[in-house]
Amino acid sequence: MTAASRYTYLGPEGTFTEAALRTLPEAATRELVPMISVPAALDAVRSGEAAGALVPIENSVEGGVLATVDELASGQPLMIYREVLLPIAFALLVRPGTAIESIKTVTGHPVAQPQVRDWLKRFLPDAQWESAASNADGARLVQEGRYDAAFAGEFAAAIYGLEPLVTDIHDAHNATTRFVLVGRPARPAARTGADKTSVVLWLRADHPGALLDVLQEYAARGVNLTRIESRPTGKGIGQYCFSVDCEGHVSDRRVGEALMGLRRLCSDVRYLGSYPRADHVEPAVRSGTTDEDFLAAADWLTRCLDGRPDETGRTATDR
Ligand SMILES: O=C(O)C(=O)Cc1ccccc1
Repeated sequence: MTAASRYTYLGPEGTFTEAALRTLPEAATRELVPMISVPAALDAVRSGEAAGALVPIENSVEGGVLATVDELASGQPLMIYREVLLPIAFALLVRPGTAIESIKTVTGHPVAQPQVRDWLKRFLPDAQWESAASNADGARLVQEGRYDAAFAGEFAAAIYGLEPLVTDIHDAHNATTRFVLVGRPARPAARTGADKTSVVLWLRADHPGALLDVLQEYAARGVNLTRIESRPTGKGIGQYCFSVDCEGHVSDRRVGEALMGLRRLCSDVRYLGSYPRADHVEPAVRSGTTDEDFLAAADWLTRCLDGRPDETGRTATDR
């Protein structure tokens, strides 16, 4: 297979990321290549060795997966084309024959730890936690004898010759992780009517109400946010950028106008793409913010300039 048909993912084999990737129909015709880290998976796309990469970006317990959020905000630009939601339940994987009383060390991806914290406190209060590069990597390290147990998907047990000692572990009910399929910049995914748009924003200068200014651009156009994260820019204490997801597609007028407002307001805006929502939820579009409303307003302005503002003030919603 060629680079054009290759997708990388946070590996090694047996991660939740791989399970999420395999839910995409196109994965069946791709060469799926596990990588050791999120930056490695994304760099393979940047260098042209792969056409896409699936990486975790957010979970319902702790919010953003910062390695991914930061990686998309820096370096050679990339874009998101798809998202995948996967309900997450962990299994405690051990070498065959291990008794729970003998477990002294446990491992897993750092994002897994807050999802099993209560369980650990209750059943393995004295076990020491060490982070692994991914949940499957933790399973691999247990196979090698480096740790006694790993939190991973139950499906990873067979791959690493382990057995699931306990299954269905999740502190929070309905714990879900969101993954994104990332590629090199090109035209955004087609609008479906149930889409999301992601950007990274750098403010011109820190000032009172800077975040309010950003929010205002969305709020004034009736655009709902689904995630907002402030991340240090690395340029000094107190210097932050914002990583923001909102409902809607860049081709929806209200979203396009909000992005133009942000472009005027901010020193830099990185457009990370518009893509179909995995849950297919369509936005509730507030009256006065439909495409027709924006077009009618632009039309009215043209008529004002032409000296014939005959339908002044009436929007498509009013008619
Ligand atoms: O994909 C994996 O297995 C990972 O290590 C990332 C992760 C961590 C926690 C929940 C879902 C995905």
